Parts: sequence; C-alpha cells; structure tokens
Amino acid sequence: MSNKYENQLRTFLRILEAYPKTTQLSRFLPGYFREHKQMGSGDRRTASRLLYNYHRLGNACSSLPPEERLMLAEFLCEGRESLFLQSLKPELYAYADLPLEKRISYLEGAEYRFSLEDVYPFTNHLSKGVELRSFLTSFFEQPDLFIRIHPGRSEGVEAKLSENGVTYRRTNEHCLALPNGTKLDHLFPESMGKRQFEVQDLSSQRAGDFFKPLKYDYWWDACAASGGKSLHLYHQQPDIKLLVSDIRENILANLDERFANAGIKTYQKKILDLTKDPSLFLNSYQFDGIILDAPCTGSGTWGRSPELISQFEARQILTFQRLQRMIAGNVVKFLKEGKPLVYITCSVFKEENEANVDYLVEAYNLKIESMELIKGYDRRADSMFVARLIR
Ligand SMILES: C[S@@+](CC[C@H](N)C(=O)[O-])C[C@H]1O[C@@H](n2cnc3c(N)ncnc32)[C@H](O)[C@@H]1O
Repeated sequence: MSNKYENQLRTFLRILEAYPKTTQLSRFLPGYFREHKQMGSGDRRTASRLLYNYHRLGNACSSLPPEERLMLAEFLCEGRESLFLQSLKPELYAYADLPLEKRISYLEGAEYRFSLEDVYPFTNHLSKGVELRSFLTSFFEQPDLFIRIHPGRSEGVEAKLSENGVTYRRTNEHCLALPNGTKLDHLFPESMGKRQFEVQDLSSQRAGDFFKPLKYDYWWDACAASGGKSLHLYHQQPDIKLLVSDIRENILANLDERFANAGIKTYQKKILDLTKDPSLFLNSYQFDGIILDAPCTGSGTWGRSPELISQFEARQILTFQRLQRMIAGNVVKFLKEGKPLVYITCSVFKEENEANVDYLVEAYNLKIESMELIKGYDRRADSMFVARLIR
C-alpha cells in the first residue's frame, strides 16, 4: 500500500469527522484548507474530490465504515481514473473499466449490500415521468457546466475555447456544455469588454423557451435573484419593459452588475417579500407575463451538491410547497387576463411541481397551456419543472 494514498485517506477521514453534518461542501472546504496550510493544491483537489464522491452515495451502504463507503464511491464515480482505488482496493479496481451502469449492477450483486434505490430516500416524492434508474444513476456523474451565449457572440466564444484547448459540446444554437471546473473567468476576463455569455444550466435555458415575450410587453420576474431568467427573457425580446424583484437586496445588486455587463440599462427593481401582499408597492400594476422561479428544495440540482441528499429531510418539502403557494397567490392578481404565469422550480418533487399546478389552477382559475418536467439527469444537467399557466 502506498503511503501517499493512505495519507489522503486519513485526510479525508479527518475532514469528514470535523464536519459530520456538512451542508455545503463548496462553502466549508476552502476554510478547512486555509486552516491546514500544509496541504498542497494537489492534495486539496484530491480531498475535495473524495468528499464530493463520498456524498454521491447518499444513504446507500450507510452501515459500512466511511473508508469502505469511500471505495465504493470512487469505484462508481471515477472508475478506472481512481488511482486511489487502484492502490487501496485492487480487487474492486479490477472491475473499474466497466461502464457506469455495469459497475452499479456489479455492486448490487456483490457482497457490499449496495442498492441503487438506497442512494436517495425520497423516491416516493418524485414527479411523474422521472425514470428512477437513470435518475439515480446520474448521481454518480458530475454534471457539466453550461453556458448560454448572448445573441451574435457564438463565433468569438467558441474560437476562444478552442484556442485554449477546452473541449466543449454544443447542445443547441446558444448553449455549450463544458467540463465542470472550466476556469471561465480566466479565459474571459471582464476587462476584455462586455460579457458574451451567461453560466446557465441547460434545463434552465430550456425553461426559458416557455417565456415567449412579445414586443412592448410588460413582464415581472418576481423571484429574480441575480437575474438569470430575466437576462434570458431580455435576449428573447429586447423591447420589453421589465420589473425585477427579490426578497434579498444583495442578490439584486448582483443582478445590477450582470445587467450592466450585458449592456442592459432600463429596468425597474424592487425588494419585495412576496409572502406579503405587495399591493402597497405595486398598486394597480398589470403585467403581460410573470416569471415565478420559486424558492424550492432544489432537488433537481443535487447532482451538483450531493451532500444535500443525506442532509435533507422530507418534511421540508411541504414547507416549500406552502411558501410557493403563498408567493404564487400574491403575484397572480397582477397578471392581465389571458396572459401567462410561468411557474418554475428546480425541484423533482411532485408536491412542488404538478401538485402546485393543480392547486393554482383550482384556486385562481388558471389554464394549463403547457407544462414539463425538464429532465437533465440523462444530459449531465439539472432537472427543472416549468408550467405556463394562463389567467
Ligand atoms: C430559485 S431562486 C431564483 C433564481 C433566479 N430566477 C435565476 O434565474 O437566477 C428563488 C429566489 O426566490 C427568492 N425568495 C425567497 N423567498 C422569497 C420571498 N418570500 N419573496 C420574494 N422572493 C423570495 C430567493 O431570494 C431566491 O433568490
């Protein structure tokens, strides 16, 4: 056994012990690495990969000791690439060349008591149409990084990526898939001029296809955050009037910056807590379209934050459902008759998706024009839900 790999295993176990209730790896790992200055950047990369992979196992094999679970995670997530597995568990590494589906079947048949369904304890909440086995298998693959290129900028962006040897996949006219971890800020420093693209997941881009704004429309992006959806709306139809709002002031400051970088100057902005009736601020506003990208469990994005699989508690789903219904009720009255409310979540749970649509249809007399669970799990992307509801 090699010392190097044993040391890495010990580091991993120390981190796991220090943070048994990890809720956000991307937030605590840099702090941990700062405290342990003796770790070189290679070790840091390895430790962080091991942790992410470990969490991808979710609740599977939870009775095994962490070092054993880690080996299974490496086998599934890295396969042949895991020198760590090669060094510490050669008997499993012997099967590491198999494709992912076969590696899963191998573990299910072997002595580890691995069951794919144990990975994710919320399967009875999944929206209609989620193919269980493909969905669960996707947890062992790192999703890609997607960008939406601004109109007319494709050539320049693609040339720059090629020049720098970045391998990318074009998924449609405006969307490229890049390897996760691609250093876009280095490749495209802001100082080079206006921004030419947005980082936006493929499924989020597809949700934008439901907007369909018309010239001179007045739209409201009610939970705009840093404006990912608003920017997409603008690129579809620059001749709109737009109100953006969110409960968080600081995230709207990010929106200002993104809009400025995209060269967009005219829009209205309000800080609004939409659990309360906003009539005082919005008076008799009436919109031609409202985007409600609601706060949600985010369960369609856990491929990017696998630590949440084992930290999440099912009772939180109904809390989000209540919040979503309350917010929807407070925005829908500002919609003109015959116009769309585009309800979006990045959740795969039916309570936040089709059950909420049923509720909105019933409570506010809306009509479903279209709705879709946008499956990202078979495209190395997030999964989202979108419904276009007409008042
Ligand atoms: C899914 S995110 C929106 C993402 C955004 N549309 C985008 O494309 O980048 C949901 C947003 O809802 C906001 N939010 C949460 N509770 C809210 C409330 N009570 N009223 C208004 N906004 C709220 C959050 O601050 C968060 O930015």
